[in-house]
Amino acid sequence: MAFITRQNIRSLSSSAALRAAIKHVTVIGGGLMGAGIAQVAASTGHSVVLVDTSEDILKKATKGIEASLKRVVKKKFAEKPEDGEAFVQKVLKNISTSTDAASVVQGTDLVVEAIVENLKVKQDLFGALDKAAPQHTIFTSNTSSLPIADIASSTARLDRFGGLHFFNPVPMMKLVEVIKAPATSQQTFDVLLEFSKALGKHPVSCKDTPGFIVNRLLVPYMLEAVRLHERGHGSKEDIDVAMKLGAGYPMGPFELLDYVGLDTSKFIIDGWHEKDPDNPLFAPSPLLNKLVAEGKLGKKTGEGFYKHK
Ligand SMILES: CCCCCCC[C@H](O)CC(=O)SCCNC(=O)CCNC(=O)[C@H](O)C(C)(C)COP(=O)([O-])OP(=O)([O-])OC[C@H]1O[C@@H](n2cnc3c(N)ncnc32)[C@H](O)[C@@H]1OP(=O)([O-])[O-]
Ligand SMILES: NC(=O)c1ccc[n+]([C@@H]2O[C@H](COP(=O)([O-])OP(=O)(O)OC[C@H]3O[C@@H](n4cnc5c(N)ncnc54)[C@H](O)[C@@H]3O)[C@@H](O)[C@H]2O)c1
Repeated sequence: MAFITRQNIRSLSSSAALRAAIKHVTVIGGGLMGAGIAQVAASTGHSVVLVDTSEDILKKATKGIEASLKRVVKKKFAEKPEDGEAFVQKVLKNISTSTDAASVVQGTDLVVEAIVENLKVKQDLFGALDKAAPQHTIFTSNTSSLPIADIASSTARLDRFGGLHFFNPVPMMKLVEVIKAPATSQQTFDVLLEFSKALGKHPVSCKDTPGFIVNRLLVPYMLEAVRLHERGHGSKEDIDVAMKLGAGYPMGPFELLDYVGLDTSKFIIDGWHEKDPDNPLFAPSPLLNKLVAEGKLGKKTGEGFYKHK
């Protein structure tokens, strides 16, 4: 049992206060990532509004969340399936949906943005939200590759703007990269660390540098795999098996590219190539570009490097 001292009473109450700061969460973008973030926030007792551009997308997102919750409870409540079903219903009740971001942020403590990986689109969104959200609301982006400071520059709340980079699939992946941009206040950063813990995740602190930690290492590796295949030095199947059995990765690089989405992968590579055109690590891949041009975006469209049922 922990020995209670004045000091740890103080730190307990301050971490409780930081946690209490976030009750209502608005997740913008109901795609792969936004749906997962909404699910996890709702599962940990937060009241969540999920926003996207159409009711159809939101219906699909809600169906996906329900299916994912059922997979979670199948394991978690294996002994008592009826408790599992009650949990699913309780979590779904914590989530509402909207196509009007500006009106729903009026009652929110935290915005987590997970829309398309495009700086201008993200800036336009946050510029509009900045006028509608209360002063205390913290804004965050789940961007994979864009500087948080650039996204935040369309707002007047630089101290209340940080990064929360989740990993796909959000319900399974334990890591959250919490990004402190130069103007992010220590209090905002502390609230975001505590929020990540409240979600049951393991946060790591990151500077606002390209790709933070994981993607700065992962993107060059995945691109090297594609180049190795483009040179004819290995089939995608063999490369995937090699990295799973030889390096212990749960998915090979081509499986993971299909899982992440080839459109998102291309946005990341093109953005970094534009900023650093002489860096061979970020050189575009003709094969990836061809697949994206053909609309083969990976698992989400049924075909990418592989065909998916
Ligand atoms: C070139 C540029 C590219 C850069 C990309 C950067 C992108 C980004 O910024 C960063 C990332 O996210 S990087 C990406 C980072 N991500 C990675 O690196 C991911 C690497 N992959 C993995 O860690 C594992 O393969 C998985 C955990 C995905 C699946 O586990 P598995 O053992 O291989 O196989 P399984 O049999 O399928 O599933 C087993 C069980 O897991 C559970 N479950 C799974 N999905 C679920 C969901 N959505 N909901 C709920 N539950 C889910 C479920 O219980 C299921 O059992 P069921 O009986 O079937 O229901
Ligand atoms: N796919 C991944 O593995 C992954 C992992 C970590 C981070 N990310 C980042 O998360 C973000 C979202 O990626 P994703 O894979 O979920 O993309 P996605 O294409 O699956 O979903 C994006 C969603 O945003 C919606 N959207 C676009 N513009 C909008 C707007 N102005 N307002 C409201 N909704 C809007 C789209 O309709 C779509 O449903 C990107 O910044 C991406 O880089 C992706």
